[in-house]
Amino acid sequence: MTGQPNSADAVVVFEGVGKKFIGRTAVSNMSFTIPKGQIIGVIGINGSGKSTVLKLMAGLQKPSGGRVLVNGQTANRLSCRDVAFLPEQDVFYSAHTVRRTLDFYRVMFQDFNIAKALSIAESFELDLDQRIAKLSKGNRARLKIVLALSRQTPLVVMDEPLSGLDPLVRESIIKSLIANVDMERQTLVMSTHEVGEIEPLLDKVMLIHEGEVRGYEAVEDIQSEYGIGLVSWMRELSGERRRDGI
Ligand SMILES: Nc1ncnc2c1ncn2[C@@H]1O[C@H](COP(=O)(O)OP(=O)(O)OP(=O)(O)O)[C@@H](O)[C@H]1O
Repeated sequence: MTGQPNSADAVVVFEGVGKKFIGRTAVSNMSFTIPKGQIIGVIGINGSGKSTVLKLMAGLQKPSGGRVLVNGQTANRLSCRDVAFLPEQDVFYSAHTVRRTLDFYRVMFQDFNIAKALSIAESFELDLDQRIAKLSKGNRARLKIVLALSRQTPLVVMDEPLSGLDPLVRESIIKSLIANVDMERQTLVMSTHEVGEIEPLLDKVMLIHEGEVRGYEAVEDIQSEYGIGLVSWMRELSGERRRDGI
């Protein structure tokens, strides 16, 4: 059940959005809205279109058709003022220290809250004087979370923040999300394959399959109406019972 476009409470609106790459349609005819003040999970098997949807939402990719609105404005490169985007890949300068990376963000983004960044970094036990090149994969992932959560934007978009991390790092990141997203003012949209682990965190979940929204529901409704968890719901709707990669 996709949400209807143009809701006044929406921070994101997709109206008939498509995205084609050469020889491939990644997203076709998507229409949905994302309400303010919620945590939304975007799930789906590898290559289903999740990253493309998130990049369209962050204004980092241009739709081939339809339109994407963020806070009522057409999403484009300037949307970084309203959207904190955590990319799947690292985008750090490896010679910088953690402290210099935080400083760089403070200069880049007026809304960057350095006190909050230092506080979250401390809770993650990140060494501020450590060079990025020497950080473990888990600590690089934690640093990305620090950078995204310290921005005071209405929309925070995270592309697979838990990807390839051990369970303890995943747990610390999930706790940090709960503690540091300002639900009065912010909406968090995150894609993940760790469907079972993030289920308790989510208000709504969107299932993308073959570039289409196959399901978009309140997690509570999936549990109460269908009596199943997210992993089963995803398998049911994507017809992927026998495939891995979920
Ligand atoms: N820049 C690009 N050029 C060409 N094809 C692309 C590009 N970006 C994505 N695609 C294709 O679009 C489809 C959707 O890709 P996307 O990265 O959005 O999927 P995903 O659900 O995020 O995958 P994963 O879970 O593996 O990260 C894939 O078939 C992918 O190969």
